[in-house]
Amino acid sequence: MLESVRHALRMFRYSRFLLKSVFNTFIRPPLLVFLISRTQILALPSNYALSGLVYVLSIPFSEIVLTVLSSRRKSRDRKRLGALPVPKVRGRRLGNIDVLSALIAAENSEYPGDIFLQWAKEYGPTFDMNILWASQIVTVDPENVRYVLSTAFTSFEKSEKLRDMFESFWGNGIFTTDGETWKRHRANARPFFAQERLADFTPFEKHMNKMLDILDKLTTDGEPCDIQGLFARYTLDTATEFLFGVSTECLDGFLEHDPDAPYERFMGAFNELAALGATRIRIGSTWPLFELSGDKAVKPTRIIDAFVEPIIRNALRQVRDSDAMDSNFLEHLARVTKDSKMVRDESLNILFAARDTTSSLLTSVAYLLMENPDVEKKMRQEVLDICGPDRTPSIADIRKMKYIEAVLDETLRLFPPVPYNIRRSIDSSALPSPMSKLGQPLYMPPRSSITYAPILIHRDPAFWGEDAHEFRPERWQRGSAPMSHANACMPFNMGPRICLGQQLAYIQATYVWARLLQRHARFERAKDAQPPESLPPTKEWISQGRTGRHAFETIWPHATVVLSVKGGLWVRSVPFLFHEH
Ligand code: HEM
Repeated sequence: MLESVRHALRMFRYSRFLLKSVFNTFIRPPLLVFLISRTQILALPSNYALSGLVYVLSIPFSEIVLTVLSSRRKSRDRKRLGALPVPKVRGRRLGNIDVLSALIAAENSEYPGDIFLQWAKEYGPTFDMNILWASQIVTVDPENVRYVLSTAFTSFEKSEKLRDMFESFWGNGIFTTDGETWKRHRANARPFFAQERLADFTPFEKHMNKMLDILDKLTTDGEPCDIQGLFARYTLDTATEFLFGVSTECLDGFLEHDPDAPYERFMGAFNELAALGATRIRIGSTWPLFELSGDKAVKPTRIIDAFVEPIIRNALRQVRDSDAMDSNFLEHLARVTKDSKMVRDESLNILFAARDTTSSLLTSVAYLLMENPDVEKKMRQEVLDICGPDRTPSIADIRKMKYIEAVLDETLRLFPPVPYNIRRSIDSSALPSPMSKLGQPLYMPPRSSITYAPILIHRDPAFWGEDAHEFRPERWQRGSAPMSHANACMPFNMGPRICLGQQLAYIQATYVWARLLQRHARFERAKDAQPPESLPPTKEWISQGRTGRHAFETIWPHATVVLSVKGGLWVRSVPFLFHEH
């Protein structure tokens, strides 16, 4: 009961966006007609049907007047800034509804980014989807991305809208807040990512050994394995160990699935919330309309809280005064604040930022190594040269593994775990837009969204050369940047909100792949186990003249908030016997 009241209040609070637009669009104009008709300025026809018609027509009339006024205001503002309008996508239906439908359909049926690429070709690298007459700008121009994330950082934000989509489960932490609150979160979290801590592999070791044992068993039995699912469990176990000092131990359920085990419930809830976040982002401001029967986050959030709350209470009770390095993020936060809600939100925000991204990187490396066995061989050779077939790599070893670093750079380029991102403008401004052929900056209206697409910028031959779509780690080894534009690579974002876990992600991915390659000679695709509907429609793409990776991609990448492989990545591994080397 209490929960329902809380939910209704929360929905009402969020729905103020919706309520305001419903009031302004459908209620305000007839209300004005009514009030004016009470004065003697306007006399309504005495016929009920005709006066009813006046009330109804006041709605589109007011929309037209407001749109004209707003467009004049923006036009004056645009001229003041010396900018041109962003080219608009010309849909065939009123309000570009068909553009919205195409966008939603593309998520499940197209290669990621194709639809944006098509519009970028037609309208230029920065264009406006103009859905329901609201500016929704998209850019594949790295100079504009730099402007939004760095140069004009304070004119753009994640925004109240994004927070409201996530607040009921991730709360308010570093990932969702803006302004001074975000600065405080960042200042609190940053010291924890110091170099010394990253040198300690204790949180990974136990889970890595478990993962190796699982693979050994599957290899002996000749069984296939969804390595994406395996990495998802490993990264949840290590991230919870690293953040809370207590692991979810999800790997325990990889071989013998017990749906009632606490770790399965935690992982299920976590995955449900990640998917819900992606859906809410896709639906946009109207998401509460799709959850009228109840906030879908409540149940999974309860499961997550049942796991983290006792751990947080314990951490806050046992704050240590010594200067010894904190062994996990909770210990670190507990020294900074006694506010348990803040500790909960902050640690869950970081868990959310860390887990799926790292798992996506590990999975994409697996895929690209299976497609490029020569690279896999070189990578193994580097590991064997530096630490042999048995020794666990130290941080010093990892820093020497330059070829693996190049493999990670190249993987993050082709398959950035965060393929698209979005910001909202606070004020109007002029996007520099050097790639646009219009020769002048483009007008960024206030309170509008701008989406940028690292996955497309990272594969653009204009910055990476004719072989932009090929996997060539060597391009990172030349000793100079492999791209012609300094900002054409942004897997970890850029500017003041650059990823805090970047170093940790590189270290962890190197460590995992070094250990896997010490034990396994080869990973091979288990296409017999891959769900048929998850295979890419390559022939169709070729017949449609699509260029890029379409012709040779053997997985179907799926881009929501984080990039993944449709249907999992099914593999079999061949053990590595050192004496055979
Ligand atoms: C391959 C792995 C990873 C990738 C590609 C990645 C990428 C990103 C990106 C693109 C953002 C910017 C999001 C935005 O502002 O919209 C971000 C933010 C962030 N990441 Fe990562 N991340 C990775 C791993 C990690 C890990 C392992 C951690 C921590 C343990 C982490 C912690 C964070 C935090 C705290 C932020 C928020 C920074 C802020 O807003 O100030 N990330 N990451």
